[in-house]
Amino acid sequence: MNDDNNSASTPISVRSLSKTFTLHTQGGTRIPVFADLDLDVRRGECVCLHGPSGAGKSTLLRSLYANYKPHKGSILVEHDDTVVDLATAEPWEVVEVRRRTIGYVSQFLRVIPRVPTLDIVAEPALMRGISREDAEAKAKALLTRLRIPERLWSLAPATFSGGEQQRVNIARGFAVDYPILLLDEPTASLDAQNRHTVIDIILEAKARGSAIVGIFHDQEVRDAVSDRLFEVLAYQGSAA
Ligand SMILES: Nc1ncnc2c1ncn2[C@@H]1O[C@H](COP(=O)(O)OP(=O)(O)OP(=O)(O)O)[C@@H](O)[C@H]1O
Repeated sequence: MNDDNNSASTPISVRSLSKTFTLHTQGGTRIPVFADLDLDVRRGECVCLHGPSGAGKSTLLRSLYANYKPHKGSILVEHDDTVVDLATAEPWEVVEVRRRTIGYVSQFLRVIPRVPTLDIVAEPALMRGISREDAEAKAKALLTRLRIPERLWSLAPATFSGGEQQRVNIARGFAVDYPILLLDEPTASLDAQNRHTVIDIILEAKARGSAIVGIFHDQEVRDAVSDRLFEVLAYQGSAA
């Protein structure tokens, strides 16, 4: 996908990004996680975050979704016709970027009590202004593809199995064709058949031009979807 037409477009561009956690409840202890990271992800490209446990892969992914605020650097995101720096964006800008530009699939579904599965999956499309009919049609297609039986669609997923909840989460994450997708181990609890379906769904998003950053511990998934690895190395300097 990295042809000349696409190479001009870099939906996400990270510069000199540094993150240190400060534990205010534990004497202000500082935990430096990463420093001075640069990362560009192009349209149709999938970058796999790689590195040892504790290196900071999840922290980087969450920073890219503006869940964590970096203490230095920038996260430049193409949003509509503008560029937004998520490292310094106002909360309302973050909400807008998440509504239209960046999708995030976490490992675990955040279960909302009493909300039926179909509504959970259709919600991102409705929030984007898509009609209820179209949003539900897309949600049903994804749930069917991910083998969530129709009898479960009207139920809240609190009682679903781990793998069922993860598939509902994936359906929700792909219900909108986001230009940027962040995927945190989307296949961790899935059997082989569903893993292959998720690989196909990720490849289709790439073919549409989505720029994807993900953590894929499963080697089969990593090999199938990643264009390159981005090494996240544990911070080597001092905590000062
Ligand atoms: N909310 C937090 N507050 C304080 N420290 C944190 C927080 N989240 C992560 N850390 C610390 O940051 C470091 C990186 O954690 P992170 O979860 O990003 O690593 P990872 O590379 O994703 O690891 P794994 O592969 O085991 O999931 C760890 O030392 C962790 O203890």
